[in-house]
Amino acid sequence: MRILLTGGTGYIGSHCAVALVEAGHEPVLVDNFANSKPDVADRIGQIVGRELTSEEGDIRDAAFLDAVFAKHHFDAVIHFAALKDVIASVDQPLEYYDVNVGGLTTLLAAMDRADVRSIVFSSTANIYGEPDYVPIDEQHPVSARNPYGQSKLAGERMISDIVAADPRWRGAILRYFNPVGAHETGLIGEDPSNRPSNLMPLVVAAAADPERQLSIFGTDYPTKDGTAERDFIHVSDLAEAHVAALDHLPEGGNVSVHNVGTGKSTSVRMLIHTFAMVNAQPVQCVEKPRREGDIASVWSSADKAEAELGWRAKRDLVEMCRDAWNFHRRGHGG
Ligand SMILES: NC(=O)c1ccc[n+]([C@@H]2O[C@H](COP(=O)([O-])OP(=O)(O)OC[C@H]3O[C@@H](n4cnc5c(N)ncnc54)[C@H](O)[C@@H]3O)[C@@H](O)[C@H]2O)c1
Ligand SMILES: O=c1ccn([C@@H]2O[C@H](COP(=O)(O)OP(=O)(O)O[C@H]3O[C@H](CO)[C@H](O)[C@H](O)[C@H]3O)[C@@H](O)[C@H]2O)c(=O)[nH]1
Repeated sequence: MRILLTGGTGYIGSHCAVALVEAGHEPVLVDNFANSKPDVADRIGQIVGRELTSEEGDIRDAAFLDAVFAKHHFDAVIHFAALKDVIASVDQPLEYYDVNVGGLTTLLAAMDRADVRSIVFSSTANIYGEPDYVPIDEQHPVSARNPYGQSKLAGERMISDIVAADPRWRGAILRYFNPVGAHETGLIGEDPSNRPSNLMPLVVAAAADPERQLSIFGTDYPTKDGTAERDFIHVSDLAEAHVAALDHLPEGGNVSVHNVGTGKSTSVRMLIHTFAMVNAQPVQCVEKPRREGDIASVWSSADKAEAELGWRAKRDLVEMCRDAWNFHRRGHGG
């Protein structure tokens, strides 16, 4: 299939491009480089052994999208392009709604004009809020607590409404847990400067600079070691879930919803310890109070994705930590 990847040079989009080529699909990358660099397309090309098509432009630009759809004959769209910083979304809600909701509306309208009505949508476990129970399954109530989460929930609902109104549409919604790591070649990954508040990039930064201390936010959580627990998932596993979702798009007029996590929880301390052991790199830490708004413990039920998409995460915490550090050492990871 020929697939349009919006946000295709971003962190998850770039890994998805690799997974799609490996599965025999033909991705075309669209990005405005708001949070990525054009040379990512070349690095994806190095991994897969051939050049990829990349188009520079904004998903809010209808004329640009019409031109892209006219030039390539797509079978489906995987929509990654969005703004994703929760804290920034509280300060700049208009910008977040403009890109994440307005951009999606413009994209869906362009798809309709081009007769391309299959979409895979990047959603987030953020919309589950404070869990009522763990592991979180797809039936868990949703309650977005910030403009970023609201924008993703709005995206899910917009797609569901459009698909319900017209049986020519098909949608697959993927709710990601905590993506970390990088491609095993170290050629693509996530620039830590793009994710200033997330744990793994800060572990890498602390390992790279002995003068720097990593803050552990909260050591008094009701968890095994007192630190918070998350479902960290290797970005290459997450990428492969998109290939599975494409292969299992629901019948026309339907939307599928799947969590994309490992089904396992890992504590903050466990991640830091594993990183230090695997990479033989000390990480200086300092214990701090809980970070405001943080959840103690959250992880996914991975059963529905396995049963319906035939997908399950294959890579473990050791690989996540090894690949995150390897990306840094190769000189691409800050
Ligand atoms: N990384 C995470 O922790 C995480 C978790 C859950 C969901 N998500 C979602 O997954 C998707 C991909 O996330 P990511 O981590 O790869 O982020 P990213 O910022 O690395 O990638 C997004 C890409 O979209 C591009 N982009 C932004 N606005 C655009 C616009 N108006 N037009 C065209 N391109 C635009 C950016 O330049 C970037 O390359 C996002 O929708 C995000 O909300 C990410
Ligand atoms: O320097 C740090 C950074 C993080 N943490 C802890 O590590 C855990 C994971 O933090 P992340 O920021 O990596 O991930 P979160 O699950 O807290 O955040 C995720 O969920 C958020 C909403 O809750 C946003 O959606 C965010 O973008 C997404 O990565 C949290 O307990 C956090 O307090 C530290 O101890 N020290």
